[in-house]
Amino acid sequence: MNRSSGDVAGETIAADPVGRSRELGDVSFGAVADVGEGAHVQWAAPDGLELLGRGVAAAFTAAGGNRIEDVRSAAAAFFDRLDHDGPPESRSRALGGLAFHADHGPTPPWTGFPAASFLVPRIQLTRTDRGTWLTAVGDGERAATDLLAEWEERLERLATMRPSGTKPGVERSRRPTSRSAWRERVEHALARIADGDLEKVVLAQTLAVELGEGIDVAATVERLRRKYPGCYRFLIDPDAGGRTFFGAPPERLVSMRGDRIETEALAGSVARGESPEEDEELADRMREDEKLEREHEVVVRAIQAQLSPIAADVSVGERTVRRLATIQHLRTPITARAGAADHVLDVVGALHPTPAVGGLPPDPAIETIRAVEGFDRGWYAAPIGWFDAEGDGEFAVGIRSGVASEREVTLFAGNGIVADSDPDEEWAEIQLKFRPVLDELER
Ligand SMILES: C=C(O[C@H]1C=CC=C(C(=O)O)[C@@H]1O)C(=O)O
Repeated sequence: MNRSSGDVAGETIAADPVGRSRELGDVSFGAVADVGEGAHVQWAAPDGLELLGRGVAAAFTAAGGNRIEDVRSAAAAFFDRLDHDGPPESRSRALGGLAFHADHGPTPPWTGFPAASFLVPRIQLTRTDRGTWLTAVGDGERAATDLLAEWEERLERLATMRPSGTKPGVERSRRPTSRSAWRERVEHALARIADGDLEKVVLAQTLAVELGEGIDVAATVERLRRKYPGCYRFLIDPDAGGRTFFGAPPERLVSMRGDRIETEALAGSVARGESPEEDEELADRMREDEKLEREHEVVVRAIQAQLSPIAADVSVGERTVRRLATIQHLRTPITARAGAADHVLDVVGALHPTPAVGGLPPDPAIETIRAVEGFDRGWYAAPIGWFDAEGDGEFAVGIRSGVASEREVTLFAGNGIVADSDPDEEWAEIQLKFRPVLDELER
């Protein structure tokens, strides 16, 4: 643990953390994002829970093989001391995520994003289907109620709607992976698969774009909500104005409420058609394609195996087609009851990385990614989400995402490679996976 609650100068509450909350009328999360100070985090699930945090009441940061346990114990020490009033919906959560690799170092473009980093915000807005709450965490009762009162007043003056902004435009884009380099990487993976070392590996690419104007990431995420209402949305700006990681992932890593665990296999893709008929035709082709079937089944099998030591009654649901604005995927829901797992981070640790973003067997897959990919994945394809004092929480997989500075965004997208994968088809599919974020940047 290289930093725990209490040592982010002037920002964390070490002594007597107190959380006080109020139910609110309608409030624009975007307007709050504009006026707040300090770190800025947003997280939203397609089933309706929306969280926005400003400032830091406590930060938990860790690196290395024990990063998940270290974060969990530092957070438990903070939550044990936190005195909170109000309904359960308004409770403080720790929001953040992990890097794809446990030994990740936060070098550009990942400045501010260590191997594991979560924060409990000073100011948290929570919207559920039962209402909206404002929660303020201060050092002692007085500080918490003062902060709450100050924010109630600020919110009264804010607009309840905020324009979702204009696209910044793309001046130039740089594709560090050439088509021939991609072909070589896929062929390297295919050779390992043919040798029998490897069954599947997910190889990714980056796309670096220079913007015509400074990016408003909160507005970009809001536009993604409209186009991808069935997806998660997140924004993580740990240093207030430094780098911001954001995206609209379709993939749930895990949701844990009480002892119910829900996860899914999402792997295997085809394009959208020009018409409902063509959509159906493509979806049918995907359902019947042996290579895609294999690519998907590997993920289902691995998730079952990854869950079995920590969960009970693992149950695999029916496979369906998940249709998004720009792409379609095979999806299989998987549920379980908590066995040995008593915290969502236990499940995150057991599942990450699933072969939807890593590969199988895990070790040769990760080794292949490190050997051939040629860039640092940072927080791309890693768990992004929240947990609470009880160990409940939800995590998405940080795909369909990018990391932004003022005038530049680095986008990430990957594809599963199995025997018979064709480098050109995989290249084309990766371009589809850049689209959600790229479409919100290009004019
Ligand atoms: C790794 C990504 O997508 C995963 C999720 C759905 C379908 C996938 C595929 O068809 O390869 C990938 O496993 C990405 O979007 O960067």
